[in-house]
Amino acid sequence: MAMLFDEISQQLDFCRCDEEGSSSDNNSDYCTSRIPSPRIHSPRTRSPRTRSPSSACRTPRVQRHRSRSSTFSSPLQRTSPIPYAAWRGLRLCDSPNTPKSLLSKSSLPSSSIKISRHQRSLRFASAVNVNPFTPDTVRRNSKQQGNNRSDDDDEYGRRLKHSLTSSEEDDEAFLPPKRRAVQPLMLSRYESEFLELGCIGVGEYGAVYKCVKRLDGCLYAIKCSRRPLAGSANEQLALKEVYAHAVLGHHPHVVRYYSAWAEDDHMIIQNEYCDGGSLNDAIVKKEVQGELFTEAELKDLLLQVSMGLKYIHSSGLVHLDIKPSNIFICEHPSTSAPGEGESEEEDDGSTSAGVIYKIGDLGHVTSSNSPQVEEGDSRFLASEVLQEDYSHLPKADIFALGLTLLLAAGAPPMPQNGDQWHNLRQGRLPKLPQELSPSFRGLLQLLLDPDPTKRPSARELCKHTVLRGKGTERLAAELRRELNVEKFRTAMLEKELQEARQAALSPKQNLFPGLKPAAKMGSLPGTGRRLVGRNTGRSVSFGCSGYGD
Ligand SMILES: Nc1ncnc2c1ncn2[C@@H]1O[C@H](COP(=O)(O)OP(=O)(O)OP(=O)(O)O)[C@@H](O)[C@H]1O
Ligand SMILES: [Mg+2]
Repeated sequence: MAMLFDEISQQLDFCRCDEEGSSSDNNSDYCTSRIPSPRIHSPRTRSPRTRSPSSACRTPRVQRHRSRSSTFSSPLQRTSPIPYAAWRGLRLCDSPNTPKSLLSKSSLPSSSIKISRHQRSLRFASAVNVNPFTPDTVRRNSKQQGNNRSDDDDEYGRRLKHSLTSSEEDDEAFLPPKRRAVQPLMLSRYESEFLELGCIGVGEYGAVYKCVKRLDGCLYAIKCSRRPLAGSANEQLALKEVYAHAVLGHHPHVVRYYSAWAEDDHMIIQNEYCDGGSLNDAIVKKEVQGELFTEAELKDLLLQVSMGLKYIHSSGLVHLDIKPSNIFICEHPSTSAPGEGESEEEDDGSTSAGVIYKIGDLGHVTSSNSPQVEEGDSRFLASEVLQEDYSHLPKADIFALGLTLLLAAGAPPMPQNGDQWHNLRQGRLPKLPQELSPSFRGLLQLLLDPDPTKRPSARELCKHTVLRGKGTERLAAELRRELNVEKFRTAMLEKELQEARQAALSPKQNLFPGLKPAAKMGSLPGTGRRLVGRNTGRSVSFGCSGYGD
């Protein structure tokens, strides 16, 4: 186990953040030299109160992670624990202790280390399984057959291979060339259950790692908080996120939560991995490529996020930190852990491009009825929230969504304060580099209405005619289906009618001499009417005496 630990530690460069993380719009200086952050300063550290000194223009009160110099490390980097009751309470699964025998062995010089059977079995326990059912594996296998592996696949495979230890020959590979005296070894849940593949993002809260779960072989995004200070906003945010996820359950447009635990005083949250990164990443990418989201794509984005918001709002909660870096994209929903990408739900965003948008980062979620508001990013903050008017909190999410849409449509970066900040909150939209249809532009304008009551609700947005082009098609399809059912029913009734005619003809034929069968049926209002077009009693009415009119 010790060797595996060393091996993993060697493989993983925790100081390295890969490309995906580099475009996070809110990167802290956690990886100062490691992450080419486009924005160094946290928007939360700035106040929009530069234009007017009036009480209506207040500074956002909660500024997450002011102490940006505070260090944050991968959970694999051991640090001395600071015990807090709140965190202990969340310890869902304690880190298993390393067996004494293993510890004592591990303190031997490297040259004398022999892997015992016991150690080997532990190593086996912490190997990574390859889930044969994930489409990703299927894809990988077929690529392998076609000898057409990408660099990504190679990297992924290399890491998996290194962690899949079963034969004695492989043991040598796990011995570093020169082993220092083995450090005290404590197997954490993070270490034992996951193999870290890389850092995919750094935010105010902490860092997010792409990991594969050893047991199920699926990918997850593991969010690790910075070291919290007791009673700090950090701690509250971490707790809030877990509470919110737990209450919300599953929805196709909300990042799925799997588990959370506290480890070495870091809160660790295991979430669904979204392979398309954040919307902010997508916006930056488009910008670099000189492209823009088309109006159809923007509508799709608005509709999908509205569906997620509708779900959150209908659960009596509000998000309060809607922004591009908190909206995640699943390009191939089924390549990661079983997500919620293909729900049959009425609201499911079956999208043209197959991209699914999901609301994530629930650190600011609060109840809409008894809110405990911790303002989110000031760039996306509705002015009524700044004025501590919490009577229409869901509409603050709608406002933030409106600004998010503007950014996706190519608007310049959102101001943190100053005239432009106030202009936006007075309904003056910035100039966009693309022409939008008047109806869609009108809808965006409505999302940003200074009066929260005039902004549409998420529920209304989900049904909005400007967004529901496809919804209309769906309605037509539904109507067609119903029509077919009715046609089938009619056919069945006609058949029954035929049978009824024949039955009526045979025993009582003589009762109506000279009349054609059809005329006979028509002249029998009791039987005829009940048989045609009346479902109730249809099967028992015919021939039952005393059941007629
Ligand atoms: N489930 C996920 N799948 C893929 N990438 C993710 C996921 N969660 C987070 N990330 C990446 O990590 C970054 C930071 O994540 P997150 O928003 O959860 O943390 P944060 O610390 O609250 O950030 P911020 O303060 O900027 O909102 C995201 O911008 C994104 O690039
Ligand atoms: Mg975030």
